[in-house]
Amino acid sequence: VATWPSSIDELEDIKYLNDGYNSRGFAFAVTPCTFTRAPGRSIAGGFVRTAFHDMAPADVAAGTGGVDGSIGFELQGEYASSNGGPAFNNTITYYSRFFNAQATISDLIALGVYTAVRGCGGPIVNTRAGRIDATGPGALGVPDIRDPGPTLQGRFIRMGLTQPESISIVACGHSLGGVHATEFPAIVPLNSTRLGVADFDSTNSTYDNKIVTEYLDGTTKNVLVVGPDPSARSDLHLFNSDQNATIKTLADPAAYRSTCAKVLQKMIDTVPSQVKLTDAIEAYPVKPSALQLNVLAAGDKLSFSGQIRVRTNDLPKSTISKVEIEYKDRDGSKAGTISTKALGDASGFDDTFTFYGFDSEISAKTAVSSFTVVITLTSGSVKTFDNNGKGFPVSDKIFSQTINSSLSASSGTGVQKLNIVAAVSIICMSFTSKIYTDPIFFVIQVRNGQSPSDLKLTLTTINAMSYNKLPTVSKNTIPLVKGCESKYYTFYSANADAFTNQVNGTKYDVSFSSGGSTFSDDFNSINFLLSTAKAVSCDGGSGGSTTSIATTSGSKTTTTGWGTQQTTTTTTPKAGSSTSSTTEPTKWTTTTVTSYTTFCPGPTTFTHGTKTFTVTEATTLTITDCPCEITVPWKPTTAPASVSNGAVKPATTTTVDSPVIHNPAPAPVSSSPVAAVAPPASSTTAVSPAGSTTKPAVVATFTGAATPGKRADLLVVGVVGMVAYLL
Ligand code: HEM
Repeated sequence: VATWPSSIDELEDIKYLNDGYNSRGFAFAVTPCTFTRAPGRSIAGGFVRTAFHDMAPADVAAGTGGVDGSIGFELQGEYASSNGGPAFNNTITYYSRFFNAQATISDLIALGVYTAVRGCGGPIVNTRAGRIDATGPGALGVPDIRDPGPTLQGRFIRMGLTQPESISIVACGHSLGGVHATEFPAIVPLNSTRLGVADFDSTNSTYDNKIVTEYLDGTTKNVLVVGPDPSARSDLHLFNSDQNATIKTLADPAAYRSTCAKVLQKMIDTVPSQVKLTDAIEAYPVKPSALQLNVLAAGDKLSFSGQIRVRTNDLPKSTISKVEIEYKDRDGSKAGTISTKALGDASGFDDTFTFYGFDSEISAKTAVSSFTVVITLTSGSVKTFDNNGKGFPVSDKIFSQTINSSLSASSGTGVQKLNIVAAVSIICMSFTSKIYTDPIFFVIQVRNGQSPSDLKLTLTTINAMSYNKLPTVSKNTIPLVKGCESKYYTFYSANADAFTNQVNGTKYDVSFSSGGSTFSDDFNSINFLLSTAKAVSCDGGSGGSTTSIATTSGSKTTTTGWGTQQTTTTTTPKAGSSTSSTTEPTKWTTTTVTSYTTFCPGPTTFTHGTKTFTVTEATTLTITDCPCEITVPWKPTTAPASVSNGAVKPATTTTVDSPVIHNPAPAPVSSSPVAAVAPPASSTTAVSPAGSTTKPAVVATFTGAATPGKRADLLVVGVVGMVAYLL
């Protein structure tokens, strides 16, 4: 079974959640198998035939064609004679309701074969994922009922099928449905049948081998065997092409089922050579869903909620006494146990599930990195599910803050306002430092790549399919704008317009890059968002970018937040000051603090002089050897529109960009600078890009944990002064 999360997750849900709680309903159209959209039009038959006609033009030797959804572009013009009738468009239209960036039409075509065959009582056809949808029509090449024998055989060889496989695949396909008078009046005369269709066998809505046994015992009414036009008897020509040797082997029902499972899988696994299919989609024994973190008001806590789907085939619900989550904090240390309660049951063709829900509060400081699911049985025995040894990961570095995100109600204009708030874990910067002596003077600089960059909201919308055209997805990227800081998280937000007719399929991701990696919270639905959301709460922020500072030049204000005690003055910068590389800001605010605290949410290393310090887990760093001055550029500005709704701060207050911390003393007196010294105070060029959320780094006292042995080193680092450049 796959390790969660994986690229199969969406398809796995669609495949297995047929009925009940959280059901996806994909099998609805073939449940029961007799379901028809119009009299005589087998939906299940349409699913299976669509897959064959999509695959049939494949040229396996050339690596082209196969199940790629190109059938969606092959309903007109030169393709119309091969792909006539309503079944193809109806099938793809049905699949398009399940289509999204993680469920391509071509993968749904493959899944449709499993669903139709199993839904009609046939064997399980393994399905894999990873198919890529075509963007236009492919080659011609579907076999025709009037193809001469060698032509027919040539086509199957091109598809990569041996003679026995070609015979089997037709016998396995023609168990369902039949031939329609409207499309084939020459072999099924109009009004010659009750529903306008000549069924292939006497059980056209049951997936069984009657197609074979009736052929062999001479009772068949299959018009492709005994129809009025001898030149249009393709089933007969194929079946007896090896003197009925292969078809006779399929008279045994078990042999029929196992052969069909194999050959139908071969059909749907025929894909263009550039496609890499996943392993077979199998039901997870335990699968998380709807995991959600939210920073709560005071900033100290995160709400952590979600659902755990337990497959109850081997673990009947009645034998389960409790399902618990044992989670680890951001450093991977065991942090606590969360209880769940049963929410509801779901089922697939062969599988049963129960969903267990949880909603808890955890520390925002130490957060969560992964969990295992512990199931206690009524017998007292305990089973732990650890996701193939990896634990179920939870990304706490960035997540959609859904309690503050919104999608305005549909207003009839066709457009709804979307506001997404993302919470980004404050990242302890890694920095280099240079010691001068007499006085000791640190130059601290954010190391490139260590601070979050490329913060963005990615909206994936679905462009609806039309006749002879597949649906597609469009991705739209919107920068996330920095809002305020909570204690351990910085809020960002972005606004977008969502078209009402696209709301259902629209998914969004929030992401950032840092240190060469990308962190994201993906594939969230917008249609579950509140129409009006609560404002974000920035209580508990430790002195971040939107700290409100008095704006009167020269005024002195005592505030809290930066340190235990502070005075703030606002001055106009001198010419040649550190704003040289930017046009803004026009003023500086200097705050004197008696201590400075920052939080490192995860492991990092930094060098101080010749010493390297290693932070191994979430740690609060505090500079105690102050007074220290923190200088921040400031400019009056409006809060980002997306959070101005009373959320972050009033529009008229001051937004303070990232701070510069420096020693109140003038430039270092000492000599002996080393070559790799960080830039002096007059330059801001070698700093992290605007929009960085990295908080000021400080060399300080650990109040959390560091590598044993290193901690002592760190404790003796007295911070007399420092310069940090942060934009
Ligand atoms: C020599 C190859 C084949 C030929 C010439 C052929 C021909 C046909 C024809 C003429 C129909 C009637 C379509 C209609 O009237 O709507 C039909 C139906 C069907 N075919 Fe084939 N077929 C071939 C192979 C296959 C294969 C390999 C499969 C699947 C594995 C398949 C699955 C079906 C199904 C399920 C139907 C019923 C569709 C319905 O009831 O709407 N066929 N086929």
